[in-house]
Amino acid sequence: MTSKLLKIGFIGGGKMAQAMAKGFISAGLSKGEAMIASCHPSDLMSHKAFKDIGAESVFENVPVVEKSEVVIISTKPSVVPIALGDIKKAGISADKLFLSIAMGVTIKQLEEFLPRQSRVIRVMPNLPALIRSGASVYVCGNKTTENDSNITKKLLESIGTCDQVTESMLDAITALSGSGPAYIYILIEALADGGVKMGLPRDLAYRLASQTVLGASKMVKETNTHPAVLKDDVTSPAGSTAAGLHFLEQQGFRAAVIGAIEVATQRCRQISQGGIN
Ligand SMILES: NC(=O)C1=CN([C@@H]2O[C@H](COP(=O)(O)OP(=O)(O)OC[C@H]3O[C@@H](n4cnc5c(N)ncnc54)[C@H](O)[C@@H]3O)[C@@H](O)[C@H]2O)C=CC1
Ligand SMILES: O=C(O)[C@@H]1CCC=N1
Repeated sequence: MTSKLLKIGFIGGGKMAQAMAKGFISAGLSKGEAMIASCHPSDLMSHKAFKDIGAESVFENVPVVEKSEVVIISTKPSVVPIALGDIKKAGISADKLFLSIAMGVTIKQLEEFLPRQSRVIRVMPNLPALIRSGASVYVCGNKTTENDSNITKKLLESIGTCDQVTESMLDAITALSGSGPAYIYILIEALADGGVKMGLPRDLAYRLASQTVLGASKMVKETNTHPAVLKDDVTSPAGSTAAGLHFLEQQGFRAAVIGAIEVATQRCRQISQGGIN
């Protein structure tokens, strides 16, 4: 990548597009003025969000492709064929790098929706990209170059971790790290609700719950110790943690989390295999 600002376009300027755009800006990799996003005309919130960061915000998809070097496809899966249909119909030069973050939409499907010369990479980011703490993966399509892969890696590494994977892993990854923040937000909410039930003030309960998740997560990453060993370190003989863990096991906590990943993966597969709706 050259030192000049990369022109980044977003087809679909919703929650995840905004998180990535703000992450790229805070990483110093781009600026609002080098970005353009399209939204549905009814989506004035997203329209305003891109304007607020100094980007161009439009209600058509063709200018996004025309004005960008890298185009991020960030609509709902069911909207992808419609939005990319706009580009194909316009007959414009789409000799660009397209990064699709759409859940379940395969490289083969994307290549069919786009003009023939387009190069496609599938990416699965997650929402903490906003604060450059995301977990992203990417899969290169057949038409992409080494430079395309390098640009993608540089973009994704600027907003968190980045791994290159195979497309067969993407549905499970979407279920784990793509959706994962939502499960953790529920966990934080539930931890805090438990604290409040036992008499803690709400703000303290949220502060303790979120810091506990952050600290526990950092220990797994930074000590390189198996989570089961760390769990044992917390669990004193005849103590409170053992009592809490027993209750969680009785309620099927692990099974519920494992099952969530399984059904979320299946939902992605419905999109990949059974058509997009
Ligand atoms: N929200 C998340 O944490 C993550 C989302 N994703 C993927 O990102 C994509 C978008 O998800 P969200 O941002 O959550 O949804 P969202 O609903 O916030 O954003 C969708 C955007 O598409 C726009 N849109 C609708 N019709 C359009 C059209 N015809 N042309 C152009 N834009 C159009 C809407 O105005 C909206 O800005 C999905 O495919 C999802 O699978 C991937 C990883 C994480
Ligand atoms: O819920 C969804 O469909 C998207 C994919 C991963 C996170 N959000």
